[in-house]
Amino acid sequence: MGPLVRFENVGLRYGMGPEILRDLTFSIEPRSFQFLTGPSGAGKTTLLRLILLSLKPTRGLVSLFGRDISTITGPELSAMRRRMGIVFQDFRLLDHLTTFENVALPLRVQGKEEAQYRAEVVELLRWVGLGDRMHVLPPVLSGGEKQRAAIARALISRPELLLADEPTGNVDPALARRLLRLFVELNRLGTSVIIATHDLTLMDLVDARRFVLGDGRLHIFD
Ligand SMILES: Nc1ncnc2c1ncn2[C@@H]1O[C@H](COP(=O)(O)OP(=O)(O)OP(=O)(O)O)[C@@H](O)[C@H]1O
Repeated sequence: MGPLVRFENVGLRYGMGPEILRDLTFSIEPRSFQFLTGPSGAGKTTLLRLILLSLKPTRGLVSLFGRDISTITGPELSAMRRRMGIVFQDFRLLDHLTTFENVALPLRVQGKEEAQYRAEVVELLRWVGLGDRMHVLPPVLSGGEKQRAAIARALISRPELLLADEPTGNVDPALARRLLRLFVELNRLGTSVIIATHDLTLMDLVDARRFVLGDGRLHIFD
């Protein structure tokens, strides 16, 4: 199997603005683990948006799951997104669904019945410390609780590729380490993981590749 993600000489600018990312060339292999770091404004979120196909590159080639993304259609794009788990910086929980329903959503979308997944969702919610918050709506959750719900939702379907934008930005260091263990365990089960973070102590806990963005360029440290 080839790489899950392949960038060749990719550049990105917003509108008529300066080039935010320049000449990015890299691959994300199946079952790999990498951190993405760099100063605020360096383009970490922009790079994640290119991978999840919410932005098109201004130049260069992006392939996802072996397909050149400039040739794919709308339905194919939706199918590709279902192969990814995404933890957004602003969580993007659905406010009219309970925490349990938010986390179960990717499984429902796959056509599974609640009886099949209920125990699994409850177990993951307990693991992230939301066992007693399952039946409330996101607007009453704290920032850290929302973040944990967003992480649980991204992990529950064991996607092939997991993208997480500052997934531990709203929790204390002990909880951050616990959440990192979840990502490591998911990776052990076969998911490729990309975690954007500023947190050096967190990165030091895992022996993983580091992608460092600066001045529009990407430097990779194996
Ligand atoms: N929609 C947009 N339109 C115009 N410029 C944008 C847009 N989104 C981001 N930018 C600019 O692109 C640059 C990179 O932003 P990005 O959010 O990717 O950085 P980041 O590394 O994720 O930052 P942070 O660590 O602060 O989240 C910044 O200069 C930002 O102002």
